[in-house]
Amino acid sequence: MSIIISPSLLSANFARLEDELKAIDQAGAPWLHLDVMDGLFVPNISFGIPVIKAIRKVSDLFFDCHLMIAEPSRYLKDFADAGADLITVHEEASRDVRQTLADIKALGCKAGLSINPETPLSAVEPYLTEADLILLMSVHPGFGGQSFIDITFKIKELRRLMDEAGSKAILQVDGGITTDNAKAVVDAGAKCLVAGSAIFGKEDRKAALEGILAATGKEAQ
Ligand SMILES: O=C(CO)[C@@H](O)[C@H](O)COP(=O)(O)O
Ligand SMILES: [Fe+2]
Repeated sequence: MSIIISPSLLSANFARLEDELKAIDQAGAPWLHLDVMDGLFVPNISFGIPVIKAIRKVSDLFFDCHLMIAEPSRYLKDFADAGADLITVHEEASRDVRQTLADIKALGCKAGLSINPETPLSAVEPYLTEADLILLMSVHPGFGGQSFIDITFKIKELRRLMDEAGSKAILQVDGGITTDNAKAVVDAGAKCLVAGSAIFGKEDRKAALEGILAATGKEAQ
């Protein structure tokens, strides 16, 4: 199975976003993870629609938008218009998950569903065949650079549930990914790894990305 690394822009140098995007592109990453925070669902505010719209003009990367915002259904069209390719919403933040996933797809985007480390898998189980991606958080959402919470068992269990349901969704894991834990996370069943500080926190972004991929022992998609 090939692996997707999705570098999280949250840990990039915001004063040099275009250069950062080029570095990620040259490093061979196909995706860019965009963490949107509203200061309500999570205790932090990051960036939003105008920034995504601006960087869309200078990047062809697949925009993997992770919305950590309360009731994301209010802004789906804005994110789609700004250039999102994938919109992932939190189960904990959405009143009507099924409708929200359907609305994202109707806008022409891939639809993702995420849960926090303490949220049980039963929260995503009803949507395994409707979502294009299931995101398991391995840190409490809100900040980059936190330590990985060992959710290996949860990843394995989700993989089993997805296979059982015939789900073709991408299993993504986000938070605290490093060369030390990337293999365990992939071996447990993850297909896509988000990495922020482990890539943008290093001088050589390409070497950092390749190091994470090499640690998994898998090919890049
Ligand atoms: O969604 C989040 C945090 O809420 C993540 O996407 C982080 O931005 C990943 O950063 P690292 O943990 O890899 O530094
Ligand atoms: Fe994220």
